[in-house]
Amino acid sequence: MKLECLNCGQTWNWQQFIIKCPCGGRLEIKRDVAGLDGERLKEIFRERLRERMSIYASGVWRYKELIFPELPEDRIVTKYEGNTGLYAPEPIRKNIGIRGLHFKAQSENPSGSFKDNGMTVAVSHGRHLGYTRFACSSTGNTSASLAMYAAMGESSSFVFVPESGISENKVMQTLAYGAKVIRFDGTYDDGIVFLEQYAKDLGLYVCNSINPFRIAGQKSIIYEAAQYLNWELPDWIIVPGGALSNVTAIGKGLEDLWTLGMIPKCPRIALVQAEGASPFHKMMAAGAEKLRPEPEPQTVASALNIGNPPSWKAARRVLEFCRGVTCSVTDEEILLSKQIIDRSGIGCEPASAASLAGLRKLLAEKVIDKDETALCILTGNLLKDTDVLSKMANPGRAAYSSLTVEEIETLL
Ligand SMILES: Cc1ncc(COP(=O)(O)O)c(C=O)c1O
Ligand SMILES: N[C@@H](CCOP(=O)(O)O)C(=O)O
Repeated sequence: MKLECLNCGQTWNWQQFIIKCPCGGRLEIKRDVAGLDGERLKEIFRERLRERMSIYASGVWRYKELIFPELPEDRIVTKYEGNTGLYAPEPIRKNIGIRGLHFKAQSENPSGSFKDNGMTVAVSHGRHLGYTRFACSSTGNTSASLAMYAAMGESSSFVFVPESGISENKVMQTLAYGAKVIRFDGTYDDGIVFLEQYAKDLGLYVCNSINPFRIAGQKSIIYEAAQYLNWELPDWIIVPGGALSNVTAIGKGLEDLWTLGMIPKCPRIALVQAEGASPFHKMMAAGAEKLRPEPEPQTVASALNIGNPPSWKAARRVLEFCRGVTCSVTDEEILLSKQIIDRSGIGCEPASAASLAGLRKLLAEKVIDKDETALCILTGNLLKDTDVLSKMANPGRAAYSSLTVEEIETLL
């Protein structure tokens, strides 16, 4: 395994932490999986599904050979992340009129979002290198996940969180795990710029998705979905996008499975952004060469409030590999889809619902055919954003003094 600059191609070994190439390019993990035996790996992964307490009970480290084989087992900080539900809600499938539909609920991770799949790998790598101070810029999920793993690894965490436009529940969760939270006037993107500039001097190991070990861990989301589906994935994987780490990771994961002959057919990816924070979709739709950052991203799906997605180049490459498409959806479409997912009993935070909203749109536009099958990635838990829940809720109320059976009946 080595780290390679996406821009100039310079390489480094993995035993050091470099946040950005001196040329300004992002780093990517390069690893040739072609020498591995896909069929043998399937057997190993099947065996490990029976594990309960070892690191292989984790739905990330079960796939260690494809993620970070070099890391010694005793350096791993895990909360048995992954192992999340795969659901096929029939009422939603019928309602949107598609042949097959699954949801992969990364919202069921220990800190409540897909970030845990990547964070266990980044924090383990950082600790292996001897770091004890971990940092990130965050709209709240990355920070909560980082704070949880840093605490599990007996280390400290420092997180930069925008003053407004995010869910306070996530900040409370981050604080509860013991992180030092620094609020600032700006966006997630400003926090990234700060960390790129000062993290090294401050001795901080950065756990944002500009760290390629985060991406490596998030590949497990698609490995696990494939394993649960007996290595036959649906035609489409639908992914909400902000910083574009997840779409990059899922694309790379698909590339691994395809290269190793572990899946008979490589699915296509549909990347869905919120309309008010959709610089990547705009670039792709215009066929433009470069991404033009959105200085004031604005969406009800606060986790997607990102105007300058760090992984856009890597995301474009994986979309090319799997013939991906992009689209954007409005806040209203996101909230309607959230209501559908919540009422199915699965539940999710607004950003996750962008996946179903995107699927509905792409079906209406006939980009996706109703005879095809799809898997929507649900990225965050329903309880992550109770402000949005309060706005959507319409609770029946009765005064305690008049709590009679007759009155309750009128509320049913
Ligand atoms: C719940 C949730 N969904 C989706 C996203 C978007 O994922 P990405 O930034 O990897 O594109 C994020 C955060 O980034 C998130 O917290
Ligand atoms: N929604 C994210 C923002 C992107 O963070 P990153 O981990 O991809 O850098 C958050 O929860 O902060």
